Amino acid sequence: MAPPFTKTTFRIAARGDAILTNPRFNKGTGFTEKERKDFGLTGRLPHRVNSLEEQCNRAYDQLNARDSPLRKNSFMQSLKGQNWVLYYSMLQRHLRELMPVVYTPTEADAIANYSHLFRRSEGLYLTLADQDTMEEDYLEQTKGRNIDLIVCSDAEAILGIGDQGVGISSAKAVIYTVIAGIDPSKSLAVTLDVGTNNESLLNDPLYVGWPHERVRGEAYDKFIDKFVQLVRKYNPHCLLHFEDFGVTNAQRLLELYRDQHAVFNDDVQGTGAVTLAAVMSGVGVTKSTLANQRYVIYGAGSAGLGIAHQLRDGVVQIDDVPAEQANKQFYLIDKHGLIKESLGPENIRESLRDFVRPDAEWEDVPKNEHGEVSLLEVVRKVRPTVLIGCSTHAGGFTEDVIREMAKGCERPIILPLSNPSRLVEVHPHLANEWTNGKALLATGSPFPPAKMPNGKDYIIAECNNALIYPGLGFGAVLARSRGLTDGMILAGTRRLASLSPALKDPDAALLPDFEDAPDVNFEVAVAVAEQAIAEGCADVDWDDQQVREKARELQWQPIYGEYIYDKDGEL
Ligand SMILES: NC(=O)C1=CN([C@@H]2O[C@H](COP(=O)(O)OP(=O)(O)OC[C@H]3O[C@@H](n4cnc5c(N)ncnc54)[C@H](O)[C@@H]3O)[C@@H](O)[C@H]2O)C=CC1
Ligand SMILES: CC(=O)C(=O)O
Ligand SMILES: [Mg+2]
Repeated sequence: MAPPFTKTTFRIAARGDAILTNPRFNKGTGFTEKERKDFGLTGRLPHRVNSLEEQCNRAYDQLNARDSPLRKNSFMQSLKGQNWVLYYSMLQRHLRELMPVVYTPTEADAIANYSHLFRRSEGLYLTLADQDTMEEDYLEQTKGRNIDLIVCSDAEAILGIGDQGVGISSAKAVIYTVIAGIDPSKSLAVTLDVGTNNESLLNDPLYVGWPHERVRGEAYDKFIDKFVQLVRKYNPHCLLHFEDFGVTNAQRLLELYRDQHAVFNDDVQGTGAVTLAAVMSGVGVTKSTLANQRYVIYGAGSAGLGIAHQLRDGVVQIDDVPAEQANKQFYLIDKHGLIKESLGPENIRESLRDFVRPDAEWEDVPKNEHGEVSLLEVVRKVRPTVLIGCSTHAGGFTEDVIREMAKGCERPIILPLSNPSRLVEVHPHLANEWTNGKALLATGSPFPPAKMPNGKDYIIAECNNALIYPGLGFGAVLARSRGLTDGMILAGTRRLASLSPALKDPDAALLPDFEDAPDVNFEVAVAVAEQAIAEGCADVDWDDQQVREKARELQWQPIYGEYIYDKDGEL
């Protein structure tokens, strides 16, 4: 289902180097003879006019001359700075191959080396030390632009690699474009630099961020609020996406701003949504229900919390179970052990309250070195049917844990979601081996297929929020929704789950392949927009057919438009 390629005409005022150095409009050797004449480019380009296909072939050869994923990532980054159509066209043509290059796992290394790989700036950098000029800086980047989407990050919890000072917003914005078709000229990546506690960055003379300890408390809140209020004032219709904020801020900021603006926290809500879809697919295979599972979630940070809430809400809304009863199906474990009453209110965040286990339940169970109940003991006692990892603890799902789990259920659903790949709680091949091919598996980063006992390949689905957040966001943008409500997220999640290959073949992957992510996210976006309209929070009033048509119309495609020189045109 490729969207129709709509050719666009642009009226452009820039000539010569001004158009060649603008990645939005640059076509390089793709400028036609007429355009070369009209825009003063004849002497600035070699003779031959190339098609986009030829340019992609050349760029692909150049990419493959780079011998490591990180060098490939740098190449793609540089391509993005030169020519958006070529960059996104490359991604579109080689999506499965290039996702791990521009996203997890390689993007983790790129971010960790950001200051050393830095070549050119991207998006908007707002630094706490310079907040007096925040409004001017914001307007400088956004004035006259129709912004649909802002992705911001304070880089405190980048993937599983922690505090990186500056970071991930632009990579996440790229995925919105390549998977959902958000026009890159209508999205903005924002770095919110509030300092860093990463000693190696602070001691690095080449560190490009603000070399100051991470600011917290009131000063942090004021800075974030100043930014959010600017977004509300100047771009009231845009979706504001929060990425990789630390655990003390992620959920808190989401709650704070949810009623004021269309905000979305990807690590909490996006991860919750894609995980619910994977579990729905898993219970489809086992011919069970969400209500009949026992869930163990290892890592009670932003992702763990989002997953617990989304799964619980799934049990409540899909299987019609009262919330109090559904809460009892969940066991959350953090770095010291099971979250239970005796940890005390000072150690249990308010948002985890629903899932605190009573101490009495665990009196007879052996305790670990912290005096708490370990994952293995929880698995022994609870016999979970679903085990989810979002702990950043590489190898946390040991052979004992996996074998113990497999004793308790026929087809355990095991989702080790920590990123990048090296932090995975269990390598999916090992989980497959230790369960004799019975485990239903999905991971946060891509892994090669495992072998089933019958010799067939078992495709390890990628349960990464990138499989759903582009569609959730595009749906909200499409409907010009005042919010991204729980109902909209659930509608998108159910649509994603309904497209799972495992529903047709129990030996197939739990989630659609990333190769199919554009089509899948189109469907997610349609479901989200329909729900926004049904809930009355959309600014449009379309029937279902119109939603589909409008979605197609709004999708940006990486193709060259026709350029007409106009001294009153763009730039
Ligand atoms: N697959 C996906 O779509 C996503 C995956 N993630 C991954 O999940 C991981 C966590 O991310 P966030 O929740 O944002 O980070 P976070 O820092 O908010 O949460 C991590 C939690 O794990 C706990 N933890 C640390 N060591 C542990 C151990 N040994 N045992 C149990 N718990 C332990 C921490 O105390 C913390 O509460 C990261 O690796 C991240 O890449 C996060 C979001 C989406
Ligand atoms: C995928 C993602 O959002 C994370 O690992 O943080
Ligand atoms: Mg994240």
